[in-house]
Amino acid sequence: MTTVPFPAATITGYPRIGRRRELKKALEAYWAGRSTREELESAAADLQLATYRRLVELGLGAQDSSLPAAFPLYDQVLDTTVALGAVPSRFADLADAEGRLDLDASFVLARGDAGRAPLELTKWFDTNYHYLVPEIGPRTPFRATADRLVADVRRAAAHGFTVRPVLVGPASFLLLAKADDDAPAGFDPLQRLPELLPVYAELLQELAAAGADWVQLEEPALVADQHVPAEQLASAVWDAYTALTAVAGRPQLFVTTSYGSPGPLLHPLACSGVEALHLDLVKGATPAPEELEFFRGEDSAVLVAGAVDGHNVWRADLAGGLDRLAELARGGAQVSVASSTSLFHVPHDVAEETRLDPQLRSWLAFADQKVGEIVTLARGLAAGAEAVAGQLAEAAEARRTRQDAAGVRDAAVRERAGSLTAADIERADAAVRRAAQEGRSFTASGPLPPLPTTTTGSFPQTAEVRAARARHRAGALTDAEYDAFLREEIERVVRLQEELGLDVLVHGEAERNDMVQYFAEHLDGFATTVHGWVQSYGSRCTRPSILWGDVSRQGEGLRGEAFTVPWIRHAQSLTDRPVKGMLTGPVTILAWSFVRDDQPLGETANQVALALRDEVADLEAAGIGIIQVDEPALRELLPLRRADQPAYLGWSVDAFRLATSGVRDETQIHTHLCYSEFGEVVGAIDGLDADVTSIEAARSRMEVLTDLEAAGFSRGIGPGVWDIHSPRVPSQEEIEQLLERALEHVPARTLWVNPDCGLKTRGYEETKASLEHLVAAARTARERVAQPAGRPLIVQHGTRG
Ligand code: MET
Ligand SMILES: [Zn+2]
Repeated sequence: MTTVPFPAATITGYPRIGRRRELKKALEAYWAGRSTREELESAAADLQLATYRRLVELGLGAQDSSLPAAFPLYDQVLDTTVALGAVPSRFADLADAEGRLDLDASFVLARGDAGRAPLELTKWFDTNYHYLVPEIGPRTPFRATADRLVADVRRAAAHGFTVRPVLVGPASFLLLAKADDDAPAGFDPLQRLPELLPVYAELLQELAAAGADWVQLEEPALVADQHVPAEQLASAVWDAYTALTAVAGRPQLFVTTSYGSPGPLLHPLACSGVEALHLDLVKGATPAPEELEFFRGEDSAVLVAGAVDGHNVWRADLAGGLDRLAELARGGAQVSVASSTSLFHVPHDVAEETRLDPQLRSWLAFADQKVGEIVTLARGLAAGAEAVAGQLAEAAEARRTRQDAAGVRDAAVRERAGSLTAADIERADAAVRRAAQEGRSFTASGPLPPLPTTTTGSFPQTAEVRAARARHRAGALTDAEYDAFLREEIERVVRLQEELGLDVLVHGEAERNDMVQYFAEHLDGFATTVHGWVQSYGSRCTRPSILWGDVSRQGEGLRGEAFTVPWIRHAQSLTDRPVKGMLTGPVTILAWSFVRDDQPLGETANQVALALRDEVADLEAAGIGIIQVDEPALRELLPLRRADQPAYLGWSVDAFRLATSGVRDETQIHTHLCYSEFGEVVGAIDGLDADVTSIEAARSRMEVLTDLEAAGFSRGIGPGVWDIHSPRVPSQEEIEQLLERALEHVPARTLWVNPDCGLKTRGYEETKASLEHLVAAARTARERVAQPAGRPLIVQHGTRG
């Protein structure tokens, strides 16, 4: 084994999509058949080399293994699946004679093909990135497939860079996997750990032979509570890493643990013989003095301190960070400096954001600035604070101006948020509300029929809608022209819904580019970027807004001005049927933005909730009787450790209630959560106290209703009956069956009929056909439940049954 020291400064990963989303464009051109595989490969290789050059320019070493070679074309977990040859049984035909998947085959795993659904996408820890879930069974083959990793190392070397290949580590790989379809009940992928280790060993040897001095194994799953007890995990980790460190001819091993603390697993990780161990000092704890013991002494692992936040956009407190690092070094550890997580959660470069307020810009650090901070900290650690005095002072000055800047703290907003009482998050008893709502004529068209039909909000965002928005942004459409365009679009969508016979209509959300960014653009305290794209999954990117100051609606006074009301009022003016008001909830706004780091999230959530409460009140005053507040990200921010979850669920549920509790009993509050694994959050969903909740359920064929029933959920529920994630049109019969299943668990008086999620990404053709079937199926189901033998129904029949 070579013994090249671990670099003093490094990052655990960097944005891979490209400063101008070059990778996205190259991938999508290839998938659309507009470019060849060679063109895709060469675009990807160019990006790798451009990244290395940039990182060296920013101060990382070209030849000291500080450059991570982490360039998945689609997803890092997929790349590890491919490198391990862990081909799921349903994709077995794609493997070549040696059992390997080539690039095209890996895209089939990622995107599916005519006869096969892709691997499941699931969120990556508490972030908005989604990875492809490996499918492992008792017989899933494992076979080292190092060619792409080796090619990356060689290509870099040919240009003068000694890079550090990156793989998901063996424990995390199996913990992130799910049981293959063929696996017997009770099978746990973790059982395959012993068989996986020789494959890792082979990959490591091939990488060492190709010239890699260090290899990075990512073990983020070890910072989350798992389905197996910690002691069992500790011995699995110990066995795995003592086995890998015993491999002859291997590179040195660097294990990372981003997104939290490894807790009891720190000991087996640090003492297994790996040469360097990364700790997330932002989300996780600084090691206690007795834990520092593991890093003392000649042969101990280097402590790679993840001191710079890879998951948020604020400039670091460099002086404070340097003190903490020096303390660790004084404790006897050999310390290197790194990011807390891969930098792919943040955009490339603040310098690109020339339209951002310069003061706000001076407070921010995107990936390139963060590399600079890491390099500064490493120099300070090696040469003393004086050596970097200029940078420390500059960082301190930015933090000081941020603290005192206008808008960061708004006395009136704070006073309002500070004087909230329990009454502000309470509505009347759900049964009282239901009685008030059932007796109500929501509009001139009379009360709602049983099993009312509705959608979750957005209608197809056609090329025309997107073009009009782009032209308005570019100044080619005046405000008045754009406004007129949107009003016509709303009218079209309303007429369509009337023709289809839907009961509760929506305005269609054509004015919203994105369900969070639109709100950020209308609230004080937020800024939006031009190039701030981050990968969400595959080639898909989002551009999170930056929540930097105290939040209230824009406009005069503390309450500011309503911004969704004009659109929804316009829609309501066109029809006798009720139009549902549509808002994005406080937790989702936080989850999909970069949030301020200078106060607890719960406080920020309450400010956003108060602004939404104002909007809800204005909708109600405008005669809107049904208001939906979407919280699709409620589960996303759930802490990785069970012990931390109750506190999170407490403030997040309260924020939703704060936004929605200011209305009269007869105003019906809906919420929408677009997923179906409720497990840990089922109690919270009840706690939201919404009158009606729509959820995803079509793919799982209403399975989720069993959980809700078991939890005693008795409010209105709209389990999705149309899986909107593909262009497939569900038949009327199929929807009838789903509704029949739903009625086995849910009384007719609380059941709603709706799709799984918004229709934004769908085309009109499939939307019309699917909604026709949905309405027809609801009518059939309605007739069935109206039979005298059926359940008692208080609700009168609508006129359009
Ligand atoms: C990701 S949840 C989407 C909810 C939103 N109201 C829509 O229908 O588009
Ligand atoms: Zn949704």
